[in-house]
Amino acid sequence: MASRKRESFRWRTPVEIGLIAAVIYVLLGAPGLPTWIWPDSTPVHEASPRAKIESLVYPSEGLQCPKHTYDVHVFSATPLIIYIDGFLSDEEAHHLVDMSATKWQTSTVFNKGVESTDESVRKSEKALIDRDQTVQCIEQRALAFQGWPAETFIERLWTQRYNVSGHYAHHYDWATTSKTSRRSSTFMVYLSAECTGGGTQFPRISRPDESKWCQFVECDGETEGVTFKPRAGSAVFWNNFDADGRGYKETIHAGMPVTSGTKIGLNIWSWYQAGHVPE
Ligand SMILES: O=C(O)CCC(=O)C(=O)O
Ligand SMILES: [Fe+2]
Repeated sequence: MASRKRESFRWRTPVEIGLIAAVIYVLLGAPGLPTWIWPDSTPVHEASPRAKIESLVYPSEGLQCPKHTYDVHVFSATPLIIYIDGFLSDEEAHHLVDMSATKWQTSTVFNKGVESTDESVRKSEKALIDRDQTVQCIEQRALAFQGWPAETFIERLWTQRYNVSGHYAHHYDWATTSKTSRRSSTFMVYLSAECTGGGTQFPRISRPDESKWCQFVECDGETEGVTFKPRAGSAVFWNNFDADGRGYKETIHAGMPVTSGTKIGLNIWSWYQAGHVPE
């Protein structure tokens, strides 16, 4: 009896121990590994995936632009995410809202490159903005903010208007990347924020502990990840790609439903296009 008990007991082999350790590591969420290694279970929708070359613009030389007065608050180093308080002046924000007034059209989404409307994914209106001096100064400010990256242009600016229940489901602002061409960064600018709800949420980025962030991010309630508050004139800036051109999975984000009032936003996307020459 005693000898049979001894037979059934044996030490685990190193291979078995390795396998058990690997299972525990995966169950713990693979600490230390970058998130892009892991398959993605969040439903993802494509933003406008390809910038058409003719939509790439560059501010004219010799512009006389007002000095900026914004304050930067670095939220994360990798990926680089910065909350920019007062990126636009009140006058600039009002001007963009006024310019949009006659141009609103239903927002669209892309599915495998095909454009359509789908309110379950994106419910808002958008307006293509003419490029007057104020707008070109904003383009210039956006490029200067990033240190005038080489071969990088601004996509023609679009505003978006969200009324009650307006939203934009989780998506990346990029769908394609190549050695020569990609949407390198995003500024999500809030032009008007007379609303409740409507924050910009990043489910894969955790909310900071320091209470100083509560002026810029939602600190009430148990929301997933971090949600930046819409505050007129302010912007959230982030890089979409690392230095090797690999998309950051952490940049998946959503425009949360507006629960009352109206939110008006502005996309400023920078596009890297190797070999392209500004007009
Ligand atoms: O409205 C927002 O907060 C996000 C909008 C957005 O992600 C987009 O337009 O690509
Ligand atoms: Fe987006």
